[in-house]
Amino acid sequence: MTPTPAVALTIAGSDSGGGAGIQADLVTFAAFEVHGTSAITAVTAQNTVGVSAVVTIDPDVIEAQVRSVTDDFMVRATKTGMLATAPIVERVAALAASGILGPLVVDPVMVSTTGATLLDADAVQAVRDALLPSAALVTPNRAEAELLTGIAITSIEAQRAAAQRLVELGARAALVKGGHLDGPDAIDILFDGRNVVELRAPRVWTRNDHGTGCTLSAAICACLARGLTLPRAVEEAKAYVTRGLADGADWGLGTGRGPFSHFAKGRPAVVA
Ligand SMILES: Nc1ncnc2c1ncn2[C@@H]1O[C@H](COP(=O)(O)OP(=O)(O)OP(=O)(O)O)[C@@H](O)[C@H]1O
Ligand SMILES: Cc1ncc(CO)c(N)n1
Repeated sequence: MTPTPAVALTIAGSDSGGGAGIQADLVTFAAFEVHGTSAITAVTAQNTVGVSAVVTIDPDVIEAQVRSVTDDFMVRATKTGMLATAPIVERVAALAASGILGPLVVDPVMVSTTGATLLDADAVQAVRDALLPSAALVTPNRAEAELLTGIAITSIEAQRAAAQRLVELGARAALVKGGHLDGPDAIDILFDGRNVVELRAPRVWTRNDHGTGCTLSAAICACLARGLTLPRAVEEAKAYVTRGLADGADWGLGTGRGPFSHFAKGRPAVVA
């Protein structure tokens, strides 16, 4: 019999194409043998080519979803994805500050792989001011790190500077992702307030990268839920993403930026 799993919560948007958002998060939680719960912030009509419609959920309904989960389950860790609007960011930040979410991984989703806006312009400041101070980790990609810090990310040194700035802004740790930089390796920089760790993996040449960011933050959240330290959680998550990208590199799902593979053989080597 499988022992009772740890519980993780994702507060994020729905991607009808199943490659990113809530769908990617729940599949990733399952891959790490963590029970996944969810609070949906927005519904997107989305596929591998683009986003054709977005409806945001009332903050009261988002809070009700979160409280239904936290009132009944012991949530060990939470991640946020698409938060869409400033009022939603502020509501989630208040819930996080109240201490009911456990360690919080903030994936500051702003734009989809296909270029659609997933966070209102006036909500960026709310992420910076209200949400970062509750984040155990914030995981921006290149563009998100630039918007949050004002630092142009053109090198590893700039990634380090941005990670340090994000910690100054209140996050306990920052992972500045390098998927959108050039070079033979995909290099992410982790700064936990003391140490800088460089995570490096060979760049996979594929169009199927839809959902890598969501998957990475969900995998980190799952590992934290299982009791891993932050550096180990990030290491395991990065390995999961690299393996999935390679596994699905030749997939032909959709005609655009295809979904990431969660079907790579071999279980994630996670033991708390
Ligand atoms: N082609 C690639 N090969 C290997 N690793 C990659 C590749 N692209 C992205 N990654 C890794 O995937 C993770 C997500 O990084 P990325 O910078 O693409 O985030 P993102 O833009 O938020 O993702 P998304 O495309 O889902 O929005 C990081 O660990 C990054 O290094
Ligand atoms: C719902 C949703 N969340 C996050 C992303 C980021 O990839 C996306 N494309 N869609």
